[in-house]
Amino acid sequence: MSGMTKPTISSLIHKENTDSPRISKRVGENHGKLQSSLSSVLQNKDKGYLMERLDEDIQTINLLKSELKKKQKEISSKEKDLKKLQKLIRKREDEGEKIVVEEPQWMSSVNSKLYDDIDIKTYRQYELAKDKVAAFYKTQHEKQTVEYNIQARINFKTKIRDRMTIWEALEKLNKLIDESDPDTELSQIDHAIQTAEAIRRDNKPRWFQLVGLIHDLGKLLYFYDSKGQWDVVGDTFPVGCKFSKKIIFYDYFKRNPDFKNPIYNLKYGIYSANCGLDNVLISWGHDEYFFSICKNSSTLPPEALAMIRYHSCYPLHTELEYQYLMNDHDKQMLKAVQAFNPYDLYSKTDVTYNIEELKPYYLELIDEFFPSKIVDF
Ligand SMILES: O[C@H]1[C@H](O)[C@@H](O)[C@H](O)[C@@H](O)[C@H]1O
Ligand SMILES: [Fe+2]
Repeated sequence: MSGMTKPTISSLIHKENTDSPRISKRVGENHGKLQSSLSSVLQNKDKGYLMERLDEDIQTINLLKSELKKKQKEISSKEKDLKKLQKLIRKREDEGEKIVVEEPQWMSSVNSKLYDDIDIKTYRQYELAKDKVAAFYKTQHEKQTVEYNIQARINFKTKIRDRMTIWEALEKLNKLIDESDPDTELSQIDHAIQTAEAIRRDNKPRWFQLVGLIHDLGKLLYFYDSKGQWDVVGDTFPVGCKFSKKIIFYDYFKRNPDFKNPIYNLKYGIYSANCGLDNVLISWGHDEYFFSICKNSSTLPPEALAMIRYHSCYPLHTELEYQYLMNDHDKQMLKAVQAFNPYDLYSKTDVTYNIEELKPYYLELIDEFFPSKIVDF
């Protein structure tokens, strides 16, 4: 310690004065370094942040891309479904059109020989008909009431009137001349054969030919429970609802007790919209009676049964009235009835046939559809 001298204040001030530029230089140097390293730190921090953002954005883009792909896939599968559906609809439409266009051959009247030698304008001319025709409808329209129709159906169901073959029934019917018919004075067997032969000549199915032969067999009712011809023959019509003005001799309904009935006189009367003809009382007569017999005893198809049941209902099949009571099945069956009607009506000419000659053909035909041969009438 002896060698060391204690610095004096003045020496210290001197030292200070001589050191200070160096120190301040060094401080300056360090400050610069610090600044550049700080800015580089800051720069790096920005970069990191930006990189992070970039990374996040890339991830979002990738997510969106994969969602887009998913949606595109969904769209293309939906497009495929739509195409399939459109194809199906087109196919169904084509089929639908075919159904409308393609009616069974037996329904078509193309090339029918029926109209060859007749003038259709001369048929059903009621204004020119004999007095007995008008007298018939006067009674029929007065007496066909709802009450009578219910009773007639009960009577029918509660007994069997006769048992015989179809051919025997045709022979029995031969004695009847129909008072309601303005178009023929021939016997019923002649009319039966005329109708059947006209259908046969047009190459219609065998069941159709048989309908021609038997459709009026219900007129046998005249020999059993009838009250006259008025509840056997003539055009038929619904009872229990408003009578259509298109029914022949409409004015005679004014004498019918149902005419002023507050319910029977309504459009729907005791029925409801499209309730189906099975639920409608059509005036009692040979149609309804023989339909019930054929339903029980024959193997005839529904179209044949409809032809028998409604062939006299001109308000339905020719005037197209009462459509609002019919269901879809009735409308389908109506086409069959309409196909039959011209054979029934326009075969009424003066041409008669040799019945004995034709008998074997028709006996075979009857056996085909009435398997038990003896029928309950
Ligand atoms: O089906 C017919 C038709 O309704 C005639 O108009 C009638 O007079 C006959 O009696 C009947 O069998
Ligand atoms: Fe008839």
